[in-house]
Amino acid sequence: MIVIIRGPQLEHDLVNHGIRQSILVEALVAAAGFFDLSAREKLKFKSSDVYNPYGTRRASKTGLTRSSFGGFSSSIMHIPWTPGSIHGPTTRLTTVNCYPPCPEPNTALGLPPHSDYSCLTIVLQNSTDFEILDTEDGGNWTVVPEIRGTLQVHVGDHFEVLSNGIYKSAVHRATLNSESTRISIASLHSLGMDDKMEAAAELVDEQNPRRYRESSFKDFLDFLASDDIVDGKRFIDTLRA
Ligand SMILES: O=C(O)CCC(=O)C(=O)O
Ligand SMILES: [Fe+2]
Repeated sequence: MIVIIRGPQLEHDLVNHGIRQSILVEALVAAAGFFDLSAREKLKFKSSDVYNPYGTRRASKTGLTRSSFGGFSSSIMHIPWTPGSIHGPTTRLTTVNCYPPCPEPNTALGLPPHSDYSCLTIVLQNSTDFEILDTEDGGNWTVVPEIRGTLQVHVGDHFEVLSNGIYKSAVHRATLNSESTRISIASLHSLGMDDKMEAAAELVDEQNPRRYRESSFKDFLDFLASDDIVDGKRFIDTLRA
């Protein structure tokens, strides 16, 4: 897989990923099949453990309606950085999300605004309703289109830290629609669980001091266990130097 990020764009459509269309479709169908199980069956998997989560969220204050499950795996990440580079085993957190149709989509959200604590997040979705905040454009929400065969890539907090703030992590949210169930599979790619991410040394000097404290993915999970993204808190805000 090759991801080339040329400028601080909000989101990137990845087409050269090499994954067959039939596999992308099968992944979405399998995910939908899980959420179609009876509530009783799904309850067997219920877990609020941030390391192995499954749950349904219905918060009346924000009207959130999302069911999701997630799991960790490991892969190799290579980020050619100029100068310097990152290469090594990573943590990959995959969340599979289901947003049922909502009779009043304008009064509720699927997932509140947040940024991901990842280097890069790759999203596969079966419909639109995924929006990214365009801070340059007066804070407007931009809808990410669902384009057959593409994966969407956006920058996470880890990349903002690595670039010492040159790249900003994408604040995004999931909206709802009244017609159909939306399924998404988001893959958050980060360094190893205990590896500390910090700004690339080449990007730090007297004019550009280190803007963030170092932290690991595990530090983020500990934050998540005590602070809920529903409250609008961002882990990266706790890292600013
Ligand atoms: O449902 C989506 O497309 C977004 C999911 C997401 O932002 C996340 O799991 O962090
Ligand atoms: Fe996210």
